[in-house]
Amino acid sequence: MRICIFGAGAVGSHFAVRLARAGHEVSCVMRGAHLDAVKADGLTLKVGDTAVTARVKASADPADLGPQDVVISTLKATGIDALAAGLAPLLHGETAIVFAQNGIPWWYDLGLPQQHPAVPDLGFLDPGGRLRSAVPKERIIGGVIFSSNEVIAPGVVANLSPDRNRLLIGECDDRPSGRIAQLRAALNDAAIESPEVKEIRETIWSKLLTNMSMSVLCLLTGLTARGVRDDPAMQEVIPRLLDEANAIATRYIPAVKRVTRSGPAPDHKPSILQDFELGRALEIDVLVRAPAAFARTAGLATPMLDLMAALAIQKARDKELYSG
Ligand SMILES: NC(=O)C1=CN([C@@H]2O[C@H](COP(=O)(O)OP(=O)(O)OC[C@H]3O[C@@H](n4cnc5c(N)ncnc54)[C@H](OP(=O)(O)O)[C@@H]3O)[C@@H](O)[C@H]2O)C=CC1
Ligand SMILES: CC(C)(CO)C(=O)C(=O)O
Repeated sequence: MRICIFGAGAVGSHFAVRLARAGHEVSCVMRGAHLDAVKADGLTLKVGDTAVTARVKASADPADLGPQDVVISTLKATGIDALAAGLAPLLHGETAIVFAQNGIPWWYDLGLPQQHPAVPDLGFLDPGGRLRSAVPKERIIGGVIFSSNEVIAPGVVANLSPDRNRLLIGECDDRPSGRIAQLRAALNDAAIESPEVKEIRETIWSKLLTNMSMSVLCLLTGLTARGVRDDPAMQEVIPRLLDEANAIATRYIPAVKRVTRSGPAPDHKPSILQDFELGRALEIDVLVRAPAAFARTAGLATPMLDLMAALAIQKARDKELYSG
């Protein structure tokens, strides 16, 4: 397949190497020193002590890459606008676009199944409606990532979760489709697990439960997930946060499953904390503001999450990493 990874940073570079090594024609939209290094030396994936390199076509300009069978956006939600601007040259009549990201995606209300309760106005996730204009509903595939990665040097990505690398995908209206079956098979063959998904919004919320509670706590404390979990002062806080998050999710998707991990929590910093430390815009809208909007629409009181949201927003604004 011709697969373009749009915004190949931490997650996208990892997926690009695996898909290229599985034989797909992979290209990457990337920029800066990372792009220069990939052009010179290829894209390297490190897992523990092993490193593998793939040669991929890479450019900051999508027009250099040509039409694709699938575009996988691994842009941060804060930079998703770049996709609206750069998408056209990557498309042919059947090109599908996977939006792989954390949090509530901009397209959440498109293809909404009948049984799903009414959702809040999510216009703030797509200011000016640019994505809505650029991406017809028929092209949209939802994507949820379970995989921890970090770009550790230009051209080099480290995968920090060797036992858990997943990209779950589903049509925005949950219909079974040939293209989902084909892409899922390609991902599985490339050692990116992609089990079947019945309701893409169930998968979105089940991942979001962790991000809107644990990741935000990590942001506020500066600790890794393990640091937060092992802190005696947090023992009573974490279950209460998760209960509030779960109350929102189950109001919209009654069958939502909490993702529970066995063993110790991962000892690395979630991407929102990495972003804060690196002075990059924070995904506050999709991880904090959108779930709060769902809570208000459902008439739910979520005092712990509200306090965390206020503190996270203040922290982000202080460093000029959030302007919403
Ligand atoms: N990192 C992780 O382990 C995990 C991340 N996620 C989620 O996955 C999504 C992607 O995260 P992550 O991979 O960490 O993000 P990154 O910031 O590492 O990757 C996005 C990449 O896109 C590049 N980019 C942005 N705009 C453009 C543009 N106009 N042209 C070319 N390149 C561009 C960025 O470059 P630049 O750096 O120059 O801005 C960056 O390299 C997020 O929603 C995140 O929450 C989910 C699970 C784990
Ligand atoms: C769950 C977690 C923390 C995995 O790394 C994540 O989604 C992130 O880093 O944003």
